[in-house]
Amino acid sequence: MLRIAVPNKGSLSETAAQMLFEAGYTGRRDPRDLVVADPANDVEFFYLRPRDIATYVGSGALDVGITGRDLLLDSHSPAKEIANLNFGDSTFRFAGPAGRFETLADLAGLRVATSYPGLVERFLATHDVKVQLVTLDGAVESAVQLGVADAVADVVSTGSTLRKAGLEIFGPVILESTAVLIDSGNEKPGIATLLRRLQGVLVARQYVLMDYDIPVAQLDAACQLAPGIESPTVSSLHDPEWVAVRVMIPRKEMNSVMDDLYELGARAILVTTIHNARL
Ligand SMILES: Nc1ncnc2c1ncn2[C@@H]1O[C@H](COP(=O)(O)OP(=O)(O)OP(=O)(O)O)[C@@H](O)[C@H]1O
Ligand SMILES: O=P(O)(O)OC[C@H]1O[C@H](OP(=O)(O)OP(=O)(O)O)[C@H](O)[C@@H]1O
Ligand SMILES: [Mg+2]
Repeated sequence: MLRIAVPNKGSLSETAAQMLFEAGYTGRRDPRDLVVADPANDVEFFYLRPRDIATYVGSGALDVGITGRDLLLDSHSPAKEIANLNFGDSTFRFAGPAGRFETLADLAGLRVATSYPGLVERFLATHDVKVQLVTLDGAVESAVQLGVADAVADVVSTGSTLRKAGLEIFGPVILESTAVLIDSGNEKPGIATLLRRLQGVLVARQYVLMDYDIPVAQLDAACQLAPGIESPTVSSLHDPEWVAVRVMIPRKEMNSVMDDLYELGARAILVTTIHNARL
C-alpha cells in the first residue's frame, strides 16, 4: 500500500482533500480521523500537520505527501519535490515598520521574528547577512509591535495581515511557494499513478474544452489563435465551406479566446468543463 501524508488542518488542507477526492480517492468522513485506508486504490492516508509532513516523508516512514514548498525547505528534510500542485500560492518576505528598512543589509545585527527559521537562516547565510532570529509559532506580525523583534520574515498572501500590523515588505523575495507533492526519493509502485491522477485533476482545473464552427478559409488563423495542447480536432460539417473545431483552452483565457474567435468569424462557440484528463 502507498502511504500518503495529507495536511490535516490549515490553508492547504481543504484543497488537498478536494484534489484527492477528484482524483478518485476516499477522503476522511470525520475531520478528526488521523488515518484512512483506501483499499480499493491500494493507498493509506495519514492526516498530519503540514509542517511535519516533510519529516515523515524524508525519513521514509511515509512514501509521499502534500505540503508547502516553504515548509519542505524549512524542514531540512531530504524529501524531494516531485510536482507543483498549483494551489496554496504564497510568497515568503521580510517586512518591517513602514519606511524603516530599504535593503536586506539594513537587517544586520537586528532581531527577525519568524516561524520558518530554517528557511530564513539559509537565505540569510547565502546573502551573508547576520541577524538574531526570534522563532515564534505564528502571528509573527505582532512581534514588532510587542517589541520582541525589529522585523519579521513570514508568509504573505494578500498582504492584509502585514498592513494591519503597520508593516511593509522590503528586500528580495525569499521564496515563491506553492503546494507540492514530495517523496522520499525511493522508487515506489503507485507513486506514478497518484501523480498521473493528480495531474489529471490539475488539467481539469486549468483547462476547458471549446467547440466552435468556422469557415474553412479562417481555420488556420483560428488554430494559430487557439492551438490547444497537441493540435485542435477538426471535423467536417454538412456545409463544405465550414468545419467544426474542438480544442483545449486555458480556463483563464477562455473569454478573450471566445472574443477573438468570434471576431474571426467563428460561431456556435461552446465551452465545456473538463472533469478529468490523462494527457
Ligand atoms: N494565507 C496563507 N496563510 C498561511 N499559509 C498559507 C497561506 N496561503 C498559502 N499558505 C501556505 O500554507 C502552508 C502553511 O500551512 P499551515 O497549515 O502550516 O499554516 P496555516 O494555514 O497558517 O495554519 P495554522 O497557522 O492555523 O496552523 C505554507 O506552505 C504556506 O505557504
Ligand atoms: O497576506 P495575508 O493574506 O494576510 O496572509 C498571510 C498571513 O496568514 C497567515 O497567518 P495565519 O492566519 O495562518 O496565522 P499564523 O500566523 O498564526 O499562522 C500567515 O502566517 C500570515 O500571517
Ligand atoms: Mg498560519
